[in-house]
Amino acid sequence: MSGATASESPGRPGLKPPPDAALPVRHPGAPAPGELLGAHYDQCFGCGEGQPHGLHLESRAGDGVSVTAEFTVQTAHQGAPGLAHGGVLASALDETLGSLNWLLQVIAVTGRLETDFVRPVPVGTTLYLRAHCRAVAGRKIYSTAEGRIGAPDGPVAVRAEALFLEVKLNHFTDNGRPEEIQAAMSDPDQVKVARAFEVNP
Ligand SMILES: CCCCCCCC/C=C\CCCCCCCC(=O)SCCNC(=O)CCNC(=O)[C@H](O)C(C)(C)COP(=O)(O)OP(=O)(O)OC[C@H]1O[C@@H](n2cnc3c(N)ncnc32)[C@H](O)[C@@H]1OP(=O)(O)O
Repeated sequence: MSGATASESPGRPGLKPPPDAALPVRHPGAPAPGELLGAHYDQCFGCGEGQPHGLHLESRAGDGVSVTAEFTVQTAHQGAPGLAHGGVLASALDETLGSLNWLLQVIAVTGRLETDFVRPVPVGTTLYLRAHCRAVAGRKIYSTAEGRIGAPDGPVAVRAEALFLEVKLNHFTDNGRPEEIQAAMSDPDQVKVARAFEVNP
């Protein structure tokens, strides 16, 4: 097949920081290394406690702009019999990468996520994830992650490169379904979180 489209140009399009990109700066108010970050939203599929079949991923701050996280594959996460679904694994990487933005104290969403599936991941496996931010260029945040089987130094099962885009709070309030937005707004903790992240009002 020939005829790559503009979005398929070679060299990991959109995932390479431009030459003028800066190293990421950990925000002085970021949680200390070793601290759990906590769920940003109770109903989040990645980290929320209120999602019975969610990933219940708990991210912990690392040094610099890095995090670690653990995720145990449940029966609800299968694709092939006894194996994790690739989309679920991509979600675990996405959530881990997204939690880096807490350390930058920037509200950001995933624009691009490129995932390598290196090894099959059986149900019952605990995946040890780690992610770090590589560079920041304006609103663009370049990050990378990997997940290892069974232990922090276990075999690599998945890897990802991602581009996050900084957004304003109205990205959520303008686009989210009103029921959930109103419910989130009425939770004092959520408002606190939202305000804490509104760094450029
Ligand atoms: C009040 C209630 C309280 C709520 C609580 C608030 C606090 C919550 C805190 C934190 C929540 C975090 C949740 C984490 C969950 C895990 C992460 C996810 O799964 S996020 C969901 C999946 N992602 C999306 O749904 C994005 C959907 N996409 C969009 O909305 C837009 O496309 C967006 C924002 C990503 C970009 O749109 P543009 O209009 O802002 O920007 P443009 O002009 O298109 O792009 C800017 C630059 O970025 C490049 N760019 C954009 N998309 C790209 C792509 N896919 N690949 C490569 N480059 C891309 C462009 O080429 C451009 O580059 P050049 O400045 O010209 O150099």
